[in-house]
Amino acid sequence: MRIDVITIFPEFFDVLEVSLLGKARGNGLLDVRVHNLRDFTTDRHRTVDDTPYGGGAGMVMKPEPWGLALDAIAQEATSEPTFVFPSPAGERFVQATAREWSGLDHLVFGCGRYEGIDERVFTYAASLGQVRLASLGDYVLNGGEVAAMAMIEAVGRLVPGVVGNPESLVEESHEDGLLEYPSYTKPSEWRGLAVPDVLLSGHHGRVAEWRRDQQVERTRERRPDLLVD
Ligand SMILES: Nc1cc(-c2cccs2)n[nH]1
Repeated sequence: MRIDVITIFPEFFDVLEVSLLGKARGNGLLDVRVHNLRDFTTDRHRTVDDTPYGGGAGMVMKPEPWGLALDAIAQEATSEPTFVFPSPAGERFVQATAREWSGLDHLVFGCGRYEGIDERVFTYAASLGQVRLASLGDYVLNGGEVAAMAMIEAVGRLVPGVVGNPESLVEESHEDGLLEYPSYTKPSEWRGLAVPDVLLSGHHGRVAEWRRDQQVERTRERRPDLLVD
């Protein structure tokens, strides 16, 4: 999978060099390219924003640099990209979204700052590929970079071969619509706290039943919204 990121803070994504995704980049599973939006400006001050038409506080990101950045990426794309713009006004990004996107060939993340990006950028992007405005949750960040990083990690780890043991991707929170069960490891007793006996029983059927019960109980307690049909 190829992933492009357009941002005015390219160094923010240096962290993708390390960790799991760094290894996936090294072995060619993920091709991540970060672009500085200011490299697509044409004025001496490398201006990326201006005051909003219609008035109001804050600044809006100018369309021209975005247009040049999107064109540069689209021109060298080998398949139709999906453009993702993190936004508090976007569709909810959930595990199903991550799974859907992990099957795509080319994702381009456009990270907005300030009060947002000129709306015509999204219209123009739609002439180059699929466009998705995606929200991490109902809260406002200062920019799209944190959201893009989270989405890149959630999607990247699902790309076949990125995670060593694909089995570990199955029993995760939200994969089966429920929160994951509690986990324990040695020692069997720690600071007076014991591991549930069933997990020491060696009875796989009972362990599976206990884990499922824990998932349902935790989901009912913490995320009843996930249980409605
Ligand atoms: N979920 C979410 C996304 C965002 C932003 C994206 C770009 C600027 S602010 N805030 N909250």
